[in-house]
Amino acid sequence: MKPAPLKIVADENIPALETLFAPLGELHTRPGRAICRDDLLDADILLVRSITPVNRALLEGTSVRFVGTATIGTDHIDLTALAELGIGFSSAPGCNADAVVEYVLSVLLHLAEEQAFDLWGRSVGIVGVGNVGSRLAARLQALGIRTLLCDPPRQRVMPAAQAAHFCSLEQLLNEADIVSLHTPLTRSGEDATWHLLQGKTLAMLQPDTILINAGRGPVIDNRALLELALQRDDLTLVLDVWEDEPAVDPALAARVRIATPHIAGYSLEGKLRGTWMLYQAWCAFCGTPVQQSFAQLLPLAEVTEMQLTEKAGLLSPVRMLYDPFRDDRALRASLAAPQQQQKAAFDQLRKQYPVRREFSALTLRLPTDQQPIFNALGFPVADAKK
Ligand SMILES: NC(=O)C1=CN([C@@H]2O[C@H](COP(=O)(O)OP(=O)(O)OC[C@H]3O[C@@H](n4cnc5c(N)ncnc54)[C@H](O)[C@@H]3O)[C@@H](O)[C@H]2O)C=CC1
Ligand SMILES: O=C(O)C(=O)[C@H](O)COP(=O)(O)O
Repeated sequence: MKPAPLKIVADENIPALETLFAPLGELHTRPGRAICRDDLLDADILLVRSITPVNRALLEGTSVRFVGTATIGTDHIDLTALAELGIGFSSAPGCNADAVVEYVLSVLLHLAEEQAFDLWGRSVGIVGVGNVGSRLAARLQALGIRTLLCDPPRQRVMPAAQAAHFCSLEQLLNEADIVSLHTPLTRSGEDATWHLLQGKTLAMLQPDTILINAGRGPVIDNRALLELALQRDDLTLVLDVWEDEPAVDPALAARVRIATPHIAGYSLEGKLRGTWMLYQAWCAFCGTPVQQSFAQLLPLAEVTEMQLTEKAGLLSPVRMLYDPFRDDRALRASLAAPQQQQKAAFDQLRKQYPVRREFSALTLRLPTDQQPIFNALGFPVADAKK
C-alpha cells in the first residue's frame, strides 16, 4: 500500500510554502488565529507564526510530529509540552534580526531629523544583546555612536573581560538617552522579562529619553507606561509591539510618537529566511536532503542601486527602503475604525504588509570618502558612476 502523503498544516501568512513545503505532501493553509486541534488530528507538520498558541491542548491526541515557527520569538510555544509529547521543534533564530535592526536605525534617523538632535551626541542602551541587540550594537558602534549593553543571562556566562562591557538595567536606564528593548518575553526565572519595565523601572528613564520596544509588548507594563506618558511629555515613545495585541490601546497610541503594528521584523528577506530555516529544520529532522535553495526564493529588488551625491545624508537611502512613519500612519488610520474592527485591522495591516527590502539589497554608489559611514549603516557601497 502506498504511504499516505505528509499532511502539512500552516499559517496562511507564511511565505514560500508552495515552493518549499507543497512538494513534500498535502499543504493546508489556515488563518493563524483559527488553527485548532481538529485541523491537526491527522497532520504531520504544523507551521505557525507568532499568533498561534501552541500547547498541549492543541497537540495532544493529534499525529503532529514536528512544529515549526517562522519567527525568532517562541513565547507562543509551550516547549515543555512539545518535549513531553515527543514532538520535534524548530524556530527561526535570527531570521529577521537585520530587519528589526534596520527598523530601529530608521526610527532613530527619522527622529533625529524631526527633533533636530545629533544622534552622535546620544547614547543608545540596548536591553537584550542576542541576535537583534548585538547586531544593532555592532552597527551603532561602527557608526561611532555610544552604546550601553544590558543582558544579565549573557553577561553571567562571559569571560570577565567581555562581561565588563555590560551593565545592569538600572545603570542603563540611568545613563542612556535612547533605550531599545530586544529581550524575549519570559514569564518565570530570575531573568523573567514580563513587565521588565514597570512603574519603578520606567521612573528611572532620564529626561527626554527615546524608548523603543520592538521586542514583545508585555515586556513593558503598558498601563504604567500610559500613566507615565500622561505625566511626562519629554519622553518619545516608539512602540512596534503592544501588550494586548492585536488590540492597541488608543490612549497609549495617542501618546506614542511612532506606533507600528508589530512589523519591525517584516522585511522580505526576514520572512523568507524564516520559512527557509523551517524547511531546513524539517529536512534535518527526518534525515532527507535539502532540495531547494534560498537564492531561488528571493527576487531581485525593484531598485538595486542608488547614486548619492556628496551632500546626501544617511537618511535618504534609509527612507527610500523603510519609512516608519508610513506604518505609523496606517496603524493610526486603523484605530479610527469602530473598536470592534480594530483587532482585525491590526492583523490585516500585517497580512498585507508591503514589500520591504533590507539595506543589503541596495548598493550605494558614492564618493570614496563617504563610503565607510554608509557601509557602517549596513549598505553595500561602490564607487560613484562618472
Ligand atoms: N517586533 C518584531 O517584529 C520582532 C520581535 N522580535 C522579538 O525580539 C526578541 C529578541 O530577538 P533576538 O535578539 O533574535 O533573540 P535572542 O534570543 O538572540 O536574544 C535575546 C537576548 O535577550 C537576553 N535576555 C533574556 N532575558 C533578559 C533580561 N531579563 N534582561 C536583558 N536581556 C535578557 C538573552 O540573554 C539574549 O541574549 C525575540 O525573542 C522576539 O520576541 C524578534 C523579531 C521580530
Ligand atoms: O520573529 C519574531 O519573533 C516576530 O516577532 C515576527 O516578526 C512576528 O511575526 P508574526 O509571526 O507575528 O507574523
